Amino acid sequence: MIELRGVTKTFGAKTAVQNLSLTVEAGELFAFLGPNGAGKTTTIKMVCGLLKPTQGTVLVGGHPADTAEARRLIAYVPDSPFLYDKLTGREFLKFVVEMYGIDPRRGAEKIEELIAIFEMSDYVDNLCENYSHGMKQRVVFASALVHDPKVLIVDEPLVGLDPRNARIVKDLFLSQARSGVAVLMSTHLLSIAEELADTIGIIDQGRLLAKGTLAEIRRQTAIEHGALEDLFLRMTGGDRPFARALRGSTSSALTEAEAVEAAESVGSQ
Ligand SMILES: Nc1ncnc2c1ncn2[C@@H]1O[C@H](COP(=O)(O)OP(=O)(O)OP(=O)(O)O)[C@@H](O)[C@H]1O
Repeated sequence: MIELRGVTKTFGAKTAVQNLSLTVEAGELFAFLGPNGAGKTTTIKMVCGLLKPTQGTVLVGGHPADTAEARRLIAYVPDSPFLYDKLTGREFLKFVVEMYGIDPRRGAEKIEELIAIFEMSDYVDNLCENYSHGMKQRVVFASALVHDPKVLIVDEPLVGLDPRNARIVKDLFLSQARSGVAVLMSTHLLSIAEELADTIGIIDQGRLLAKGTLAEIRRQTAIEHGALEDLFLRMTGGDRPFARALRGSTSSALTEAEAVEAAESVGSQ
């Protein structure tokens, strides 16, 4: 459903994303994990058609990401989403329904469905300017789903959410994936990636260091034990011997020889 082929994005002399290839299938929940400045948001913006790759191809549902056909399939929730302060949550949802040209009756049913799913009935008729961060996020997620997207793209979805709101959002990702939506999320929260993702991609300095299920990443990196956090920190933290070993390679994922080299470098820390 989402396909990146050899994608590079530069800003002047800065390479934000380098030769990135990956796919996210329908029904798959893919978590992009990386430290600050790794290239996650840049990648997500290319998938949403908001940035053009310097090199390579990004396809959504087989369409180039910057086309109307691709956009119709996508729901995008950015890390700092926008709501109109002077509209109520319900008015905002109606506005989005109209923007997508959804039949008003179908739209009204959908809004009621989403108000129930996101438990918004207590506050959805108050002005958005009075909402807490968690309340705003629920309206934003609801607005992203009014057109029944096939691809859900979310940048840092759980930042600042309390446990109840985080649970609602996590359940949403799982139910969307189960119903066949391709979900791509970026996160710093390793526990979230570990809990939710079918596939994890670890990115640092614009390069994909490892990709797969947690078990596959362990195999690729020849590290059998420990939580994802340990793997992640070893790959991207400190003096970065692991990342350095990998960056010596031209491939975007690990070969067996690289895995052994990287594991030795971790062992020597
Ligand atoms: N418009 C831009 N102009 C110049 N450099 C940029 C631009 N956008 C991103 N960058 C740089 O590209 C790199 C990757 O940034 P990006 O925002 O994609 O990282 P990220 O993984 O999302 O980080 P964070 O977790 O901090 O949000 C960073 O070094 C950033 O400074």
